[in-house]
Amino acid sequence: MFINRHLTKNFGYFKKLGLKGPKPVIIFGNLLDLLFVSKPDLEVKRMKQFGAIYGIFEGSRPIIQVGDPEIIKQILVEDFRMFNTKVRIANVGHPIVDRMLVAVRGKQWRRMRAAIQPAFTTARTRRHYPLVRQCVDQQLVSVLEGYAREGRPCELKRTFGCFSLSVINRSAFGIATDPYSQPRHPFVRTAWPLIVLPVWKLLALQVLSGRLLKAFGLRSIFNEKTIDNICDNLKGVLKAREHLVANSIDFLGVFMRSKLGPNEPEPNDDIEGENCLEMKAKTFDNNMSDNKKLTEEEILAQGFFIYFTAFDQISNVLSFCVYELALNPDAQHRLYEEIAAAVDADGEIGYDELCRLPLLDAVISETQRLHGGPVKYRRIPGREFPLGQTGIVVPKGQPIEILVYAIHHSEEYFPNACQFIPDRFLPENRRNIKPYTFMPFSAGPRVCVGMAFALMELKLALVHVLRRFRFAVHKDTKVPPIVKTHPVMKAPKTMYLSVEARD
Ligand code: HEM
Repeated sequence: MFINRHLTKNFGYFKKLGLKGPKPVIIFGNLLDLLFVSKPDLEVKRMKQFGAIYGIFEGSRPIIQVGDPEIIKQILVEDFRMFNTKVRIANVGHPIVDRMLVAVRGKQWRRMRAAIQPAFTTARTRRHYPLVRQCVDQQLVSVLEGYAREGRPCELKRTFGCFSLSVINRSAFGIATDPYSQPRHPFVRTAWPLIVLPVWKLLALQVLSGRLLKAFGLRSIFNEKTIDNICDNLKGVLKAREHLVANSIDFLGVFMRSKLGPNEPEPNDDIEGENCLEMKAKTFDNNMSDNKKLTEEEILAQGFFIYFTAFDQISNVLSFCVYELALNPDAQHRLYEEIAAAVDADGEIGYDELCRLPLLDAVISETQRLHGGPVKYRRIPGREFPLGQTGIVVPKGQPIEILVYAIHHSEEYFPNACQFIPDRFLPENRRNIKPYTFMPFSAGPRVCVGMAFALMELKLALVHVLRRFRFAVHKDTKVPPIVKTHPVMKAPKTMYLSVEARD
């Protein structure tokens, strides 16, 4: 009786605030719903049912859910200094996961972001362009040629996963890998187990106390053993390169230089550039912190996060994008025509021209709207926070989640929201999209630091793949696609398509 009262004591919390929400159950709160519906679908369903602001329970912990664009602007931009992010899903900490840029807050975040940002300037992204181009040919086009020649269906997540892994190993750590033929390479075999998260583990992380989790060796949504293996690999690279960091263009080289001292300004490091990728890279004042040094553990944490996110998110977007194009042959044909008209006689395209392909940009945006990465962004106010004009004052420390996936699927902002309609993102229509209803890379000062790099990689891969191959639905293609159980992201499980060479 006493235990029951203790475990349900918070359940009247949202009623007092005047907020609706799904009925919680003892111990699990609203987590059990995830056993029956995928996280993305659950978010869409709940926002339809309870409106743009409501409350849920993770175990007995209340979390406010926000899908109102004005309030989102307030949280992500206007009052961003008042908010901490915290991606920690578990009731326990992890020395590496808690030091990732995406997880830190306050002064620590400012210092670390200032140290990391120089790796992602436009000038650097341009220098990575030829490396990514090479990976497209060696890791993607050649593999797809094999599928087309043999008439076998292509599994997209694996194909694009091998490609995105080869790119990030090269661009982040200066390591050339061939994930298809070297599955046992230390920088290849560690990627796949990292993203496997069984439902029991997800529930345990959120329901068990920190003490119990430590006792069972559970500390993160990532596979703990694999985090150790990746960090051991990275330590090896750091050691081998101790005296060789001066000229390397890879991300690790920049992070290592920041360990030695403040980052020197780089020639042509125009954060505020003119073209579209550059505009998207424009975030905030790079010189906001004088002390830009990173500790070795912080370098490892950034290396780990970038390895994971660039491998997983890029391959997810590419898989969903090609999947949607196979389901929508008209859009695929129009995009092919746009690409064919833009490439030169050798089939090549420069960085600036790549940015000027409106349909390509629109297809990526629409894919991200329909299937985009993180389902919600979590923020925690460092002091009391008035929630827009609602009259609700959120107490200090009360987590708030921004319902990005649910907004992307709202009929109010995106008519026929479940359909793939790239034209809504064409330049002439884009102005109809209400600010803060489309945020696949988040928004405000904590916008994804790798956004320009990610867009360059996505576009370059799509141009050369779609120029050479036609994708179509196969008998093994599942519609709608089967997605993984994941607490943070929407990710495809397996996705088969047939692929045919164009010439
Ligand atoms: C399609 C690919 C990608 C998507 C959709 C994406 C999306 C995001 C989102 C939504 C956030 C903010 C999360 C939050 O505030 O809770 C974020 C942060 C971040 N992303 Fe990305 N990302 C992508 C690729 C990349 C790549 C390729 C890199 C690096 C190579 C990268 C590095 C980062 C970092 C370091 C942060 C933390 C920023 C901060 O907190 O200041 N991302 N990303």
